Amino acid sequence: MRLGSLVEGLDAAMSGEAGTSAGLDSSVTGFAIDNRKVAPGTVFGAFQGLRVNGEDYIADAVKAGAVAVVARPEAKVEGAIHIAHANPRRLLALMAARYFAPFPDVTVAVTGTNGKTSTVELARQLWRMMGHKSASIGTLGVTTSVDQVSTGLTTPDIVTFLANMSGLRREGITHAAFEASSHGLDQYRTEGLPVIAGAFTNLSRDHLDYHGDMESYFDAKMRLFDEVVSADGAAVVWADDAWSAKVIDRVQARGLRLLTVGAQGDALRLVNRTPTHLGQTLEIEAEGKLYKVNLPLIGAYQAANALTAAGLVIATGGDTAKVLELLGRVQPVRGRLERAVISKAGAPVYVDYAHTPDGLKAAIEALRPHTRGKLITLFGAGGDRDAGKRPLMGKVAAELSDHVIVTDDNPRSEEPSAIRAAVLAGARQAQEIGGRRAAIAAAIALAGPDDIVLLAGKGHEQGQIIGDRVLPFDDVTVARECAG
Ligand SMILES: CC(=O)N[C@H]1[C@@H](OP(=O)(O)OP(=O)(O)OC[C@H]2O[C@@H](n3ccc(=O)[nH]c3=O)[C@H](O)[C@@H]2O)O[C@H](CO)[C@@H](O)[C@@H]1O[C@H](C)C(=O)N[C@@H](C)C(=O)N[C@H](CCC(=O)O)C(=O)O
Ligand SMILES: Nc1ncnc2c1ncn2[C@@H]1O[C@H](COP(=O)(O)OP(=O)(O)OP(=O)(O)O)[C@@H](O)[C@H]1O
Ligand SMILES: N[C@H](CCC[C@H](N)C(=O)O)C(=O)O
Ligand SMILES: [Mg+2]
Repeated sequence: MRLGSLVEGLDAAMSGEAGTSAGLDSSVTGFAIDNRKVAPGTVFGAFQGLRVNGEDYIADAVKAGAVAVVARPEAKVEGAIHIAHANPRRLLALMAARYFAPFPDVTVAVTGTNGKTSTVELARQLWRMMGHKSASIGTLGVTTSVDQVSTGLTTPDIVTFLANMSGLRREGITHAAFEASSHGLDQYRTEGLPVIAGAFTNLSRDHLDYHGDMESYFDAKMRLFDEVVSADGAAVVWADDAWSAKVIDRVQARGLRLLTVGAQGDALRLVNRTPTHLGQTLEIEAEGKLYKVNLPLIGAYQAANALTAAGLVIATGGDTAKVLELLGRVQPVRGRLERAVISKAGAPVYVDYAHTPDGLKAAIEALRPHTRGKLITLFGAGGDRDAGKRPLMGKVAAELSDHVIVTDDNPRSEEPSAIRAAVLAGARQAQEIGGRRAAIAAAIALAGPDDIVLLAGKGHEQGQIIGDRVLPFDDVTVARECAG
């Protein structure tokens, strides 16, 4: 592909060879945002990061064969074409999207503090049951009905993201749902391609180490509706969150088609919700009719994600009655209220990915109606992440559980006992057991036949990150080993 066709019509200033026909005729062979991935013919995006300044690697990228560099006007580029823009991340996304097109015809995105993975996964399942070839991209990796490949991050970098989307299209995928994390939105990691609908799940405390305060965190998420979703696209908004009204204002200001879902929703109104032994019965009002759905997943939060996923499928052309009927047949989402084992004493042990105060509350409340005896909650907080959420997680767990065990969850570069102390500051009565395996064993040993054990924070994760080492660790496997 010629460089000229990748920049034509985009608002970018070019220097070096660019003004000449030779420059615009240069053949582009790929994109990279890391100089170590540059090959001859690559367009290199030089971004200022939190850790290092990508502009410091421009000379190395040129040496490796970069044909052009997308960077701020003040960056120094010699020996390649400088494509200058005040926001190089955004410009690179637009150019790379032209390079990697085409993409799946129907692409939707989900943002929110909690529920993104569950919602994209449930949307993928609904599409599949409707006969579409579908995929999701997010924390669980790139998932299709036949494959799951991990990318390491919830929202991979822009080049990986667009290359994956393009690859899915080549495999025949027509429908794709992806997670738009606040980091990803802030860093323009998931855009450039047409996104025909976006969804909002909820907003609560997380990632303030990165965003500073809740308003900035909210603004980062709102880029999905302000800029990423196509101007003629739709927004599906969970209506029962404290931030929902503000989201709706933004959506309406942009002029997107709005579908609200939840007890306060209009498109899918949740009229009633009754927990059953293996799931819950939902009564949903839509288009003037009342539908009854036997959702095979437990917990109010899973009902919320199921409704948001249904909203996305309906917003992109799905028939309402059919979509609601299919909700009765969805499969559980890996690591989200997953029942790992029943202990020798008879206590069910659940694994859940709750890693915020609000997530813990949602997970505990989901299990409470199923608990006859004690609810035993085990969790920790991640190192090198928002420290302010730690005591709040402790407080929620202590208030809503009958017994709390505070342990480790990816301490990363931090001292595990200091993280536990910060959590314990909000949960003074809690038991402290460093070392997650020993803690899980203790939690299970404590549980009688009427009790329930919740292992929170790691969900599907396959490792415990200690320092810069990732030690194999899977809550489900360890629970089975400790179950007796
Ligand atoms: C805080 C954060 O989001 N950091 C991500 C971000 O880093 P950054 O832009 O600040 O980059 P940097 O490391 O300072 O480097 C600047 C630039 O120089 C380039 N570089 C760097 C070194 C080099 O030798 N050569 C080179 O070219 C880098 O590719 C980059 O473009 O861009 C990098 C490249 O894509 C990511 O690897 C990195 O993720 C780090 C590892 C991370 O831990 N991110 C987490 C917090 C994250 O993003 N999490 C969210 C999930 C949150 C949630 O859903 O709850 C996610 O979407 O996964
Ligand atoms: N709608 C919801 N409301 C409140 N809590 C939720 C909701 N959905 C999920 N949770 C909680 O958050 C946890 C993570 O869910 P999920 O993986 O779907 O969210 P996510 O937004 O993708 O998270 P991440 O930010 O790590 O990518 C769940 O295990 C549950 O404890
Ligand atoms: N996407 C979240 C996942 C947290 C999971 C938890 N196990 C932890 O490591 O804190 C993050 O990167 O903050
Ligand atoms: Mg996720």
